[in-house]
Amino acid sequence: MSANLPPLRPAADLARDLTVRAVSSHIVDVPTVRRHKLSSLSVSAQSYVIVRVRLDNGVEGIGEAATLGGPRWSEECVESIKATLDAHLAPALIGARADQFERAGALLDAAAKRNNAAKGALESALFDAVGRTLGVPAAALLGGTVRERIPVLWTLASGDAGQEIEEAGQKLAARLHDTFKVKIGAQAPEADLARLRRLAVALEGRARLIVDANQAWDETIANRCLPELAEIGVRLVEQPVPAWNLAGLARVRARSAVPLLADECVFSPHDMLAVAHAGAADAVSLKLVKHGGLLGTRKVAAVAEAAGIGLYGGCLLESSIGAAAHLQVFAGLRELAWGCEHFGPQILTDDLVTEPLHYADCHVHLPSGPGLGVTLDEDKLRRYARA
Ligand SMILES: O=C(O)C[C@H]1C=CC(=O)O1
Ligand SMILES: [Mn+2]
Repeated sequence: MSANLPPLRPAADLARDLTVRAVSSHIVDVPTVRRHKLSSLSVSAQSYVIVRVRLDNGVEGIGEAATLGGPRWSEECVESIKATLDAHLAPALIGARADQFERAGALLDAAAKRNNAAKGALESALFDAVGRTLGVPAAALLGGTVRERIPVLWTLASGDAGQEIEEAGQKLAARLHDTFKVKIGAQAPEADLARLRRLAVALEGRARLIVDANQAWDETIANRCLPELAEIGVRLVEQPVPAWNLAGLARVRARSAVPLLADECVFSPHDMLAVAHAGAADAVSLKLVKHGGLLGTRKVAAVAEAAGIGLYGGCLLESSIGAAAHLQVFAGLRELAWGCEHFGPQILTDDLVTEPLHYADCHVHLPSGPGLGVTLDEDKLRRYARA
C-alpha cells in the first residue's frame, strides 16, 4: 500500500459511525416579505419543521418540511409533522444505518402511512449527515450532477395587478427572474383574466408568464378560460381542476393549446403513472413534500421521463434548507425542461442558514458544500422557533 494513502477503515467501523443516534425537530415560523395568496389560502409567514439527525460519529444532518397555510395545501401541517416525527418516524430510524437510504425509507413507510413531508425532511437529514461524513454533496450520492445552476421563476401572488407589475419589474431589473408564475383562482375567473391581461401587456417582450389555479376551477370553467390564457400568451397552466379529476384534466388538455402542469394530483409514483395513463399532463411539478424525499422524487421523475412527461422543479416556499435539498435532486435529472421555482428563500424576511442560496442571472445555484450544501444558523433557529 502506498505510504501516502490513509489506511482503509473496516466496513464495520463505518457502519457503526453512520448509525442514527438521535433525531430532534423544531417548528419555526418565518415572516414573508408580503402576503402570498393562493386560490384557497393566504400566508404572511411560512411554517417549517426543521429536523436534525445526529449520527454515532457525531455528525449532524438537517432537513426541512414545508407547509403552506397549515393543512390547507395538503393534509400535513407543522403540528402534525412534528407529532408524527417525534412519536413514530424518529423512533423507527434510531439505530438504523443512515446511508441505507432505501432501507430507511422502508422503515419509515412501515412506521407511518403517507406523511410525505415529514418523511422527506427526515430523509433529507440522512442525506445531509452522510454527505457531510463522506465529504460529498447529496447529489453525488444520487448519481452526480448534470447541471450546477437551474433557471428559477418568481411567483406573483398578491392578487393586486399594480403591485405585481411593480414586483415583476424589480425582479427583471435585478436580473433575478424573467419568468413569473401568477397565482389565480382566489377571485372570479373573469377578474383573473383581466389581471393577467394587464400583467401580459405591462411585461410584454420582457417576461414569460405561467399560471397556477391550485385546483380552483371545474372542467367547464377551465375549458372556457384556457383559450383566453393561450391568447394572452400564458406558457403553462398548473393544476386548473381538482386533484381527483384526472379524467377532467385529460379532457381539458385535449382541447388546450397551452400545456398543463400536474401538481396536487401527483404525490406517489403510482399517481404519476395514473396521470401518464390518462394523458392528463404535459409536465409534473416535483416536490419533496409530495414525494416523501429525494429518492421518492427521483422515482416520480423516472415515471414521468418514461411517459415523456416534462419535469418542473416545484416548491412549497422552502427556506434555503428545503430548497437546497430539492436542488440536490434537480441537479441530477437529465432533462429539467421547465426549470424550477425555488424562489422561497427570497420571499422570506430572513433565512435559516449561515449562507443563503445564490441567485443570479435568473438562475439559482447548487451550493457546493457537502450534504445539502447549507449550514443551519443556530441563532436563526432559536429566533424563529415556536415557543
Ligand atoms: O405550487 C404550489 O401550488 C405551491 C407554491 C409554490 C409556489 C407558490 O407560490 O406556491
Ligand atoms: Mn402548484
